[in-house]
Amino acid sequence: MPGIVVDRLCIDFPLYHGQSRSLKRQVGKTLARFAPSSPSAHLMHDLRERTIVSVLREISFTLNSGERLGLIGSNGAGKTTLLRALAGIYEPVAGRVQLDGTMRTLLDSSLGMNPELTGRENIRLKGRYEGLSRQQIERIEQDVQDFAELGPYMDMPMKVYSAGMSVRLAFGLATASSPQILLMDEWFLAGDGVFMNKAKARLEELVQQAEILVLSTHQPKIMRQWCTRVIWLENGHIRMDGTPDEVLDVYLEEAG
Ligand SMILES: Nc1ncnc2c1ncn2[C@@H]1O[C@H](COP(=O)(O)OP(=O)(O)OP(=O)(O)O)[C@@H](O)[C@H]1O
Repeated sequence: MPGIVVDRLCIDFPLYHGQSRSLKRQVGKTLARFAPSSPSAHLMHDLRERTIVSVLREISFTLNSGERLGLIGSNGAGKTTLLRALAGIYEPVAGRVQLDGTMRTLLDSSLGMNPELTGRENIRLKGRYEGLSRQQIERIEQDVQDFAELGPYMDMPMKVYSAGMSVRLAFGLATASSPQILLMDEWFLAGDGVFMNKAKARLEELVQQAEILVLSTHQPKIMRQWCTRVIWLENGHIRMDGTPDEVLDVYLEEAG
């Protein structure tokens, strides 16, 4: 059974900056005028006197099959960092993350594509990397080709694609097969127009098929529609964890 366990997870980033100590002093001075929970609380020194941004602190939760979690919080609260930690992109400085099940991420538009290769070659490479059979790769190739509607560009290097073309291909590929665990950032809900309507329909299908969803978005409507649970992050802590209605009602009231 797929599942996610996050246990006292902490994520820090060292600030590699020649002036990082004076940077901290400067930022601290500026932000001290704002609320005590302002982001200045994130900045601290480690044992070697380097400035550290402490982004996630002691985050714990468990997700079981069937749970669809929405992450909400103001800019800089730590939502993307948490998604990246779940995806294994960031290593915890303390605590642990355990994921059981096949996982796919829809976190940024590039999705690890090689610009020197054609769209088709990128699809094949990714398929082989994921250990798929030839038939599976051929099926995905056809599916992406139909979805992205790139015509002859499918066989041209991606470096000659327009930004929109790259998005079509990357999105089509990322949503071509359904994982047990789907990690998704708001970026994939942005945009409008004909392509986005088509993309949303495809995304909805994928979300319905995934056994566990973790979605970061600033759109409460989407959250109430897609999620069974919401975690509100505030300055790297869990402020509230409950049903979408419970959390969003308080969150939206506070946001004014
Ligand atoms: N690589 C990094 N190095 C230093 N600080 C970082 C790094 N990545 C993120 N941060 C900091 O971590 C904090 C949380 O960032 P994160 O992107 O997770 O927030 P978020 O909740 O997703 O925000 P938003 O809603 O604006 O996307 C921010 O203060 C950000 O500046």
